[in-house]
Amino acid sequence: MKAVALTGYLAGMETTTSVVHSFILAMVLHPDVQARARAEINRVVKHDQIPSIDDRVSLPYLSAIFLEVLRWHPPIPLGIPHATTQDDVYDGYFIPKGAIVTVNQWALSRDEDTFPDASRFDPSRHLTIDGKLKDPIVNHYTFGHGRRICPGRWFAENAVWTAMAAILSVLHVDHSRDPHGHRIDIKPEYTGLMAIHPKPFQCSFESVNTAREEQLRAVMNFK
Ligand code: HEM
Repeated sequence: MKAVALTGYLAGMETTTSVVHSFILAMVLHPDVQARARAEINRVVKHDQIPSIDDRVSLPYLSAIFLEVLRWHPPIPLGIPHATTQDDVYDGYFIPKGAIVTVNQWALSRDEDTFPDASRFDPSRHLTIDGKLKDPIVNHYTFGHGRRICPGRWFAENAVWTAMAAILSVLHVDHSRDPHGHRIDIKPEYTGLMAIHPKPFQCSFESVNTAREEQLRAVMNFK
């Protein structure tokens, strides 16, 4: 039991925090996206309540941001290597038994045919013209493929979505300012080997809803 818990912790901790940090980075860099997501939350959720997982179907733009963060910077950009158990032929290529095979998630995320202007952070690419999610069931390649696909993906999805919803419903995320009030610019830089995460960056958080803030603090202090 301890070993299973440790595996879940190790596999889930770095990936999930990477996605949350990328989300905050994206919100600093794209105030228009942040404002649209907060407006959606304020339209759907009572002003003294934090969005819950039940609100998810009514908050497609927030879900689109989640999908776009996964695409923008997949936490494991070169996937997890696997070895073939027998000879195989794929698309005319012979793959011998024992060959190391990995799915290049970074290349998938930058495929211009699927994601035009792929380096741009644009949650709208996951929405239909009338604002619905193109694919309501998250089966993102970021979680791997086949038999060894990430078993924590549903948990991760709910946990990250809930964190994103709580952050945006309570806090305005912005650039930090220097002592003279000038904006401190940041650029998205990543570090790591197999799992990547944003390099530390400066930003500021300002509460925009005291009722929700109190509720969030109460939840965080709950023992
Ligand atoms: C956004 C967060 C996450 C991402 C992007 C992610 C991604 C991945 C990827 C790419 C793999 C390898 C799949 C393959 O081999 O094809 C994997 C495996 C795994 N993940 Fe996740 N993961 C996340 C969160 C979690 C969480 C929260 C847990 C546990 C609670 C978890 C548990 C695992 C385990 C146990 C494996 C190994 C599965 C196996 O080898 O059979 N992951 N994950």
